[in-house]
Amino acid sequence: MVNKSEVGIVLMNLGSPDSTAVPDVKRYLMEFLMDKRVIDYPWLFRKLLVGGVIVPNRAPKSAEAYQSIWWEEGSPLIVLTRQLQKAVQNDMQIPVEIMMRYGNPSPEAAYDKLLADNPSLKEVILLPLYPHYAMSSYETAAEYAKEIYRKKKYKFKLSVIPPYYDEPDYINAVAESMRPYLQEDYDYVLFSYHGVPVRHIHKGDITGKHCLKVSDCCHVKSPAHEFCYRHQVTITSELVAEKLGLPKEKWGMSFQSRLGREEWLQPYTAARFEELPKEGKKKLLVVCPAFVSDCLETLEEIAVEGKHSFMSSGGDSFKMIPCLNVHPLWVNAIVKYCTQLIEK
Ligand SMILES: C=CC1=C(C)c2cc3[nH]c(cc4nc(cc5[nH]c(cc1n2)c(C)c5CCC(=O)O)C(CCC(=O)O)=C4C)c(C)c3C=C
Ligand SMILES: [Fe+2]
Ligand SMILES: [Fe+2]
Repeated sequence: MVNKSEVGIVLMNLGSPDSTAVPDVKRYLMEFLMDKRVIDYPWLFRKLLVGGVIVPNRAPKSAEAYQSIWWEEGSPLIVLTRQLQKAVQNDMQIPVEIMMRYGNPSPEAAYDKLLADNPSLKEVILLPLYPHYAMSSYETAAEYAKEIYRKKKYKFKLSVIPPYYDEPDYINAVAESMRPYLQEDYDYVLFSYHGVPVRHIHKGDITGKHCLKVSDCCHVKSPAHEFCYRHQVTITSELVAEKLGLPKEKWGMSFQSRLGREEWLQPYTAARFEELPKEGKKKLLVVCPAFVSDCLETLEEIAVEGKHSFMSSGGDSFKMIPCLNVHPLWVNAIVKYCTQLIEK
């Protein structure tokens, strides 16, 4: 067990462009999409596809989308991660920094800042701000943070908090953040998660024969679940629904933000927004528990585009429940996860 005064914490999120200018968005998208855990094709093909097709086409549209949600202080994702940093630091009374998988602040900047503030630093606890394991989210973040740690030969110990998709405090925070919205009249709650290609689910199946191969695979016990995004988001949804007493017919899951032509996890959120009103579910609540901070994918894709699609397909009301952001129960959960590691 280390002394609390020798510990630092880093909260790691995905990252955003430095500004909404097209060259900054291009640089960010290049770094993001050239990540071999995000677009996992051979390097040369990835380079031609990303640099030659995806980024030139996507960057101007993406920049426009970022402009529509940008705050005076900067990217919502970064601003909200900083607010969370302050809340955790106030509560724990130990230094907390933030780092991003892509863009700024980098892992090196965060480690160096912790060391500058506390030269006798012995241990850093890293909390990836992803409750679920996916090669393209939790895994790439944790591996990158470890890679920089090794490359720069830092002397402190680095401990990484595992995915917390079924941890009671995270589940409770999500459920309680939703509860006030359930007091209003609603027909249906949609749990919308960032999608991933189906191929990634097969690739991550350590048994090679479970995921999407066994009937009802997410509910059949398997070691594959430790690395299965589909299993983990299913469990989060079920635990939250149970905690809130949501009847089966009042909620469902879907997957958003598909990129490219490959098959991604289904059902697609965009399709559900068009179908739900026709199924008589006209008053909709949407929650996005894979994102702990509001970002482009919630503030624009869901709250603006999604709302427009749902309402113009016959919906009566549409409400997006904010991410956990700096919800006190979420801050408490983080404090608890970090304290448990310090006391080990
Ligand atoms: C749950 C976390 C996330 C997973 C899993 C994930 C997979 C994934 N993402 C892309 C491509 C893009 N995602 C983009 C934005 C974005 N993605 C996440 C989280 C996950 N992505 C967040 C939090 C954000 C928002 C960042 C922000 O600044 O607010 C983008 C950029 C924006 C855009 O142009 O749409 C891309 C591109 C892939 C291909 C993928 C899995 C393979
Ligand atoms: Fe993404
Ligand atoms: Fe699975």
